[in-house]
Amino acid sequence: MTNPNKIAVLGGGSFGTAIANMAATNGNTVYQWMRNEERAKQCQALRENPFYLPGFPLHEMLTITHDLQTAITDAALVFVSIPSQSFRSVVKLIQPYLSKDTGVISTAKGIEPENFTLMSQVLEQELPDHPIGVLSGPNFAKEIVVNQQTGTVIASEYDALITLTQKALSSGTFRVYANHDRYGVELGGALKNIYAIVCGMAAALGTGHNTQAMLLTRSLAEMSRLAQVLGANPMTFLGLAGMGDLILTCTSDLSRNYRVGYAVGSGKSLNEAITDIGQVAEGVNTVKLVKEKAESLNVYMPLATGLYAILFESRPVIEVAQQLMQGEQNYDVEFSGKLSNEPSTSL
Ligand SMILES: NC(=O)C1=CN([C@@H]2O[C@H](COP(=O)(O)OP(=O)(O)OC[C@H]3O[C@@H](n4cnc5c(N)ncnc54)[C@H](OP(=O)(O)O)[C@@H]3O)[C@@H](O)[C@H]2O)C=CC1
Ligand SMILES: O=C(CO)COP(=O)(O)O
Repeated sequence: MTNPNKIAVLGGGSFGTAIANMAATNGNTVYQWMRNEERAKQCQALRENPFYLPGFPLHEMLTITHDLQTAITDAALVFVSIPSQSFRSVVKLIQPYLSKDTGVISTAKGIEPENFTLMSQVLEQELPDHPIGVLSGPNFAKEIVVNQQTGTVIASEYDALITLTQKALSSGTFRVYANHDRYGVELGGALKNIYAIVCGMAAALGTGHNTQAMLLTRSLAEMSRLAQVLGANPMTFLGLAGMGDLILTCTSDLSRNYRVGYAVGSGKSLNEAITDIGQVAEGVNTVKLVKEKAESLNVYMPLATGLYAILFESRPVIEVAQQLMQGEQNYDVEFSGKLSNEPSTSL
């Protein structure tokens, strides 16, 4: 049996800390697990995470620990806030400690290279007997912890898990919407990182509002086109986890992906940009996988393909931008007339 008020959060980064603190503020008994014992002890003693969210006090109902068993035993919900590169390895560790009906939720916005696997699919593979879900939306950790009004989405096939998550996290400043299209919600969160890099790059080049609006709109078209071919509901992309998160990360330098794009657009190498940011920017790996996927499925994704050429084939940004603008004329709104995955060279 699980304790309905016990929640575990895996990951000592900015989003894990924000989620853990929110759940604790809501009166739950929360354990946040960090891999680094010394850091866990420091955060627990300081009541602060100085490594990722300095200056922000943590709630007394939150315990930070390096002991995975203590964190997970009897928890009703486990949030996995580990970047996608390490996600599976951590999920493999928790299996022995989970109770039969513990729900497990991914907050990671990335894709595993083998078989284009999303993180909730990793949960499905590693924890086939557990209810699983995805939390995704326009959610900067730094704004959550200072109680900016925020909306998110819990996506799952399991209504009980949706209700439990809403109860655990909802507050006067955090609204949790439900969605049953888990794949679409998760794909939106992963794909928008590509376009945040593109928009950061465009900003570094001094583009105006016209360009930004065009980029955002065409990004949404491109994301929805791939989603539809992969079997997600393209309408999901009109929600918080699609359009909402796209707007957020494509317009703000709080986004690490946007900052990577800005740095590359300003003349830094990709490696320099990643090192300077010092935290995970999932879009750099995602664009490789999406470019391959788009080619193999013959889905037209000029922005993702153009970004790949800049980041990994040393194509000059200006040259790629000009090529995108000079292609054949294309249709505006998709899903309502001429459609989608016909090859073209324009935006
Ligand atoms: N930050 C945000 O605003 C949001 C982030 N997300 C998503 O959440 C996920 C996590 O992001 P975020 O918290 O921001 O990332 P951060 O870079 O802030 O932190 C990542 C955390 O994961 C830990 N970690 C990495 N590898 C391992 C491992 N093998 N075992 C155990 N712990 C590990 C790191 O530990 P260590 O400190 O020891 O290196 C670090 O504490 C990402 O997929 C991101 O896209 C989603 C919504 C918002
Ligand atoms: O996904 C995010 C906010 O919703 C965070 O974006 P970055 O990973 O680009 O910082």
